[in-house]
Amino acid sequence: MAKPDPRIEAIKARIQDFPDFPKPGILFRDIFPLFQHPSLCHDVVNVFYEHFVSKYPSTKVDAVLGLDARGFLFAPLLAEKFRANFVAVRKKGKLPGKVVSCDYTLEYGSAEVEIQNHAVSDGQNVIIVDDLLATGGTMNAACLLAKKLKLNIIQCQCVIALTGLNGEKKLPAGIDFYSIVQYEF
Ligand SMILES: O=P(O)(O)OC[C@H]1O[C@H](OP(=O)(O)OP(=O)(O)O)[C@H](O)[C@@H]1O
Ligand SMILES: Nc1ncnc2[nH]cnc12
Repeated sequence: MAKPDPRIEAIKARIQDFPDFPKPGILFRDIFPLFQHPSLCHDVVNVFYEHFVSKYPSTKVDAVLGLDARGFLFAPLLAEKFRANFVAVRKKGKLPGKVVSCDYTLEYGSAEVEIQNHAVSDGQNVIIVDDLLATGGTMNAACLLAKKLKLNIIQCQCVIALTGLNGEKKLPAGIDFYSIVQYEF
C-alpha cells in the first residue's frame, strides 16, 4: 500500500467542522483554517498539480477555471503553476460583457453561474477547481458551462468530496474527478 502523504494528513487535520451551518442538518466543512497555516495552501495546490501531472504527463493545460467563491482561493495559484490562464466562474450578475450562464441547486440552496465568453477559446484544455463537492450541483453547472463554450475538461479537482452525497455521479458522463480529502457527509 502507498505511504500516506503527510501533506494530506496535515490538510485534513486543519479542516474544521461546524454542525448546523448554514442550515440545521448541514455539517459545514470549513477550509479557511488552512489559511492560518499558509504553507498548507501551497500544499493543496502542489497536491492538485502533482496528481494531474502524474496522470496526464503530456497534457498542456490552457486554463484553470475557479468556482466562486472558495475555488478562487486555489485556482489562480494552480493556474500559475501550469503557466495557464485563470478563468472565474462567477455567481450571476457579477461579470461584465457577454457571458454564458447555467443555473443549479446545491446542498443548501440554488444559484446561477457565469463565464465571460472572451475569457476562453474553443478547444482549450481546462481544469475546474473548487473547495468542496457536495451534491455536485455547482461543479456540474461549471462543467455544463465549459461544454457550452466547447472547452475540453481534462479534470475537476476539489479539496474535499462529501462522498455520501454522490456528487460525482451528477457530473457529465466521463468527467474525471479528483479530491484530496474525503468525508462521507
Ligand atoms: O456540490 P454542491 O452541493 O453544489 O455544493 C458545493 C458548493 O457549495 C459551496 O459554495 P457556496 O455556493 O456555498 O458558495 P461560496 O463559495 O460563495 O461560499 C462550495 O464552495 C461549493 O462551491
Ligand atoms: N457541507 C458543506 N460544507 C462546506 N461547504 C459546502 N458546500 C455545500 N455543502 C457544504
